[in-house]
Amino acid sequence: MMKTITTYSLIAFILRRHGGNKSSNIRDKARHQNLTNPPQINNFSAKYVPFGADPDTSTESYSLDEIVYRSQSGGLLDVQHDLSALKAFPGSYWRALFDSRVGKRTWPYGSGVWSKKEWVLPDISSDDIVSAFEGNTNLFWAERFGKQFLGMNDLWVKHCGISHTGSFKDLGMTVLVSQVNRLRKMNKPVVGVGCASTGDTSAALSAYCASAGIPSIVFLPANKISIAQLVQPIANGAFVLSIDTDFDGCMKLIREVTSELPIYLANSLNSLRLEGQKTAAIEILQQFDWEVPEWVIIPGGNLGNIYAFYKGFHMCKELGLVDKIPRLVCAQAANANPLYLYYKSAWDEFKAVKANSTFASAIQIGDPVSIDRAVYALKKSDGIVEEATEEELMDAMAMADSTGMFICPHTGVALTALMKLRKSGVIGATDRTVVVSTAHGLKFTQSKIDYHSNNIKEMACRYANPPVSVAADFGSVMDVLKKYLSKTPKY
Ligand SMILES: Cc1ncc(COP(=O)(O)O)c(C=O)c1O
Ligand SMILES: N[C@@H](CCOP(=O)(O)O)C(=O)O
Repeated sequence: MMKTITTYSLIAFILRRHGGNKSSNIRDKARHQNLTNPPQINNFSAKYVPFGADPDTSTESYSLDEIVYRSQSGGLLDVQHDLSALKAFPGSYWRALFDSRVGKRTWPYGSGVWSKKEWVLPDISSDDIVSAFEGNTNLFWAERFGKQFLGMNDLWVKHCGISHTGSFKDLGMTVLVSQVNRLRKMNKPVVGVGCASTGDTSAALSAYCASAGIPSIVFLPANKISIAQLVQPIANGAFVLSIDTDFDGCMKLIREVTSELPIYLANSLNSLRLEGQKTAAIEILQQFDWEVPEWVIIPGGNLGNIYAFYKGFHMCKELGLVDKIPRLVCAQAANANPLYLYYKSAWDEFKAVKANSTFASAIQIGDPVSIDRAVYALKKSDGIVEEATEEELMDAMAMADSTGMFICPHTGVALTALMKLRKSGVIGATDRTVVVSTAHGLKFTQSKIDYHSNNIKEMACRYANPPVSVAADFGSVMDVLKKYLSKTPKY
């Protein structure tokens, strides 16, 4: 103990001599703070275990510093936290700690993800963290949409897409790239980080890697993602392969490649990602002052996120921050609906499908890697799976936009699920409901242009609002305006 204190004092002294106490940036400040005033030593830890393994009988586990994505039997892995160490502190302690970090610029806690560091990667040094202060996204009261289209008064949209790279993937990627940063400092064989992507994972991976100076490699299905999403990894300096296949084909290839080359796999098959994504669920509870909503609706593709949300809610219950969890709804595009079909078969037999083209292009996935995680999350949360046709999801997106949002088609899928469940009475008028918006609408402007130009085959585009062309003279402009105003409701 004496020796430790002496070492800390010596380092603090050296830092002071070299101007360390005049910390020039927030990372230095955090380092200085830790040296002069070391954080309370605790036993928090986490490791990989086989997903769904019985903790009483299974002994298989791996350090998070190992490069491993699958269990011995080829199944999924899960990050397991030492809950007994976390339980040494009551729920009120965790609530107060997390609340105290919101809205600050303290490294790394200014991030919505790292403000929950003890529950995410407890062992990582703050120095190794690669963060854009992601998270802490807006929980938007959808007052007008709820009232006008659903007769609801307690509807909320969690805007996870209003984020550094425009989607919820930032939440997971800060964790994965931080761990890669640590592994590289430990001289582990990681030459670069790679993913298959429908656009958002690659955007997040390339941005976080670029910020840490780590090479990123992305496999994209040729001509199946939006231009905005394609340009993101290109601009961030990733090595981009445009491959003549679909997402499932790219996923198969990246799995093969990462088992041959020292390229670290960044898709959500890697359970580290979900540790970051789960913080969005914790954040929702925090934003409601630790009151639990009745329903949370999430669009699903590769199906990591539905499990991440379940895990975040479950940890809050397990550790005494709340006393129940919400019911989860996973929403899929009807053109890429393997989970929906499985659910409708009463979980009889899972069959991968060939995913057809959908405006919700980021969830055009037929063989989701996290199918087992999703089923677990849905069973444990008394969950439901719904689907949306192309016309339903595009109408829902246009309806939401007409009330002041600017959502992506995937959020349109989730809103369609909500409309169906409201109509059937499963979700009540006063049920507090959160729809998770997963990406920024600006990534998907082409689909909005097509819709508002009435330019989609076999779609009525009922809420299209095309611009009116008018001659550049006062009379013509007045005529058009008078016609418009005569149809506008008067208050
Ligand atoms: C915008 C968007 N929404 C939803 C999803 C679905 O998330 P998950 O693959 O975790 O089910 C994805 C990616 O798959 C996405 O990019
Ligand atoms: N929508 C995703 C598809 C891959 O999902 P992941 O969570 O497994 O990386 C994307 O944007 O690429």
